[in-house]
Amino acid sequence: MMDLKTYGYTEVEEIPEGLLPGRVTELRRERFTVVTERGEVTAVLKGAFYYSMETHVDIPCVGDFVLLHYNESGDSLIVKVLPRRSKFSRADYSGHAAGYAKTVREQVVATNFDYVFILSSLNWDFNVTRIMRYLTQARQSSAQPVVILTKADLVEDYSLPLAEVTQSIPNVAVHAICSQTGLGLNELAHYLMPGKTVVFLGMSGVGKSSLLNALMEQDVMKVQAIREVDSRGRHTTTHRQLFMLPSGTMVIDTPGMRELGLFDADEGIRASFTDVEEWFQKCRFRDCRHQAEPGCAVLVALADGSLPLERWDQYAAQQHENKYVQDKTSYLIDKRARNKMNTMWSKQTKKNGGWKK
Ligand SMILES: Nc1nc2c(ncn2[C@@H]2O[C@H](COP(=O)(O)OP(=O)(O)OP(=O)(O)O)[C@@H](O)[C@H]2O)c(=O)[nH]1
Ligand SMILES: [Zn+2]
Repeated sequence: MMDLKTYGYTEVEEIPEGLLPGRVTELRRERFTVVTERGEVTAVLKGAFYYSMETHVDIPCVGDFVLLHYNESGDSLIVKVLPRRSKFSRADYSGHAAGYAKTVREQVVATNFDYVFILSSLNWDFNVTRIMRYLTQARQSSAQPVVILTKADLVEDYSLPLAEVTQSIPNVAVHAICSQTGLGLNELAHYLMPGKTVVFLGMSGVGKSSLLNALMEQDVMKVQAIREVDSRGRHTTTHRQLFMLPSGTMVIDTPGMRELGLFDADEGIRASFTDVEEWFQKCRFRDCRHQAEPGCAVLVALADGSLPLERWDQYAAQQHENKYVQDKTSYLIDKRARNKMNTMWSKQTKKNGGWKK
């Protein structure tokens, strides 16, 4: 029997008689792959899940610990999602009419990870503000952020950018690596402990797959496409989303993680910029916009240098980004609704034999 602790499971509540705990490693449409003490099983959601939920928040996702009714000869039945110790969400635009723009659903894409590796490449488009934006998201997830500067082989001297990042985010560990030569990978051993789970955040092309392959000591991205014979003898194409490294550490890599935008980042921004927001309480007006208002504490602090201009700029950039994402969200929802209307129109028109001239 496999011990689920190797998958990071810690018993948080007593398991009711007849139920088996497991961890979701893969999600495809409505079907889940779950590792349990009795091995890997496929599972579906108990019907009650669909009726009792208004949001997608409680639908299990990759990384979740769940309780299921084990079924030897077919799909097991997931009856409960256990409490999550960390999570990443993104906005889900599906199923909304224009009038409901404010109720964009939160879709959880990964859970129960210990570290967020924020990847940023050293050679290309190196940008501290972007790293800080990801840091905001990482802090919101409740896991510990670690900054990883990739492709160290492509720059002559990475000590400068390394110092720049370290200075901007004093309490976060920063490492420079190269997935191809293995440089710096030993520094990551500290995080890659058995039973721990890691997620990677970063722009497309920064080297997430390359790092995963290097840590797996094989090309999982290729391995993924190989056809395997499953326990019941049918051929399936495996498409894993939770990888077990040789070190016993797990890496979650879901499509959702790759598309992650800011979702309700207000809270995360607050956590990253308490030093900036502290000044707001000292402004004379409660609705001060910190632009030209009399008695604005921010302007005074900027003028005498107690609030560094750089820091203020970073704050403003993140607020701007967050607002942009929110605006974009309502734009996209409007667009979806418009498209739907258009489709309905054209169907109707076809049914009526086209427009009469
Ligand atoms: N020189 C060098 N190239 C690297 C390194 N890591 C990744 N690359 C290259 O960068 C490109 C992108 O790497 P990927 O690992 O596919 O990046 P990714 O973040 O997974 O990208 P997406 O799948 O689009 O999210 C590839 O051509 C890699 O060979 C590195 O350490 N050094
Ligand atoms: Zn002010």
